Amino acid sequence: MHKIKVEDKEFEIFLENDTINKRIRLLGIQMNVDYEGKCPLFIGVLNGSFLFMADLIKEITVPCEIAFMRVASYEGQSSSGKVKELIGLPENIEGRDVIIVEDIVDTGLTLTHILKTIKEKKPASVSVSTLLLKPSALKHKIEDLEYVGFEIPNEFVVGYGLDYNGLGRNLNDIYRATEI
Ligand SMILES: O=P(O)(O)OC[C@H]1O[C@H](OP(=O)(O)OP(=O)(O)O)[C@H](O)[C@@H]1O
Ligand code: HPA
Repeated sequence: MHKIKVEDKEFEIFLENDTINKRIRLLGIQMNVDYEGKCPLFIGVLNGSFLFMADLIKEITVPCEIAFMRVASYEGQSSSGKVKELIGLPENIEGRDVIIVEDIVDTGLTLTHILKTIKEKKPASVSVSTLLLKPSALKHKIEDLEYVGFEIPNEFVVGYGLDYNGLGRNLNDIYRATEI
């Protein structure tokens, strides 16, 4: 088993880049069908979503726009329970078909906050695309989760944009912690 160390923690290979990219291609096809004749606004949630957004957007063939926002709730491996908005929403949301792009939905706290602030700006529609979803970790009920790359167990993961204490975002594949 391919193992790596990020800071003080050991991780093992979980999802290889090829597997990730194949799944992203399928998500793109699904979005191209669903948004035919529209011009969706993709809003990436920084920092974690930057690689997913880059690979996903290359699969999109309908006209589209991209923006980013930045919130933070994690310290090390656990959610602080509070969402800090560090870069706010783009201005031009009213009447748009918005697709939120996340790397992971874990407790659902971050997304609940983002969905609330986006809906206040009266978009025509909102859907969510997340590369990873931990169904058994969800503490907030989330609707609008249309495009899920992989449902994964409640284990800490790193790589492909996801970090552990700021490290590991540059890894090409996704790894899971070998111990709690
Ligand atoms: O469902 P939740 O429990 O809220 O967790 C999901 C959020 O946690 C991570 O962000 P983080 O706050 O670590 O910021 P980052 O994207 O800069 O790593 C991730 O990118 C999601 O936005
Ligand atoms: O499992 C995770 N890994 C990295 N960042 C995260 N943010 C929420 N859950 C995770």
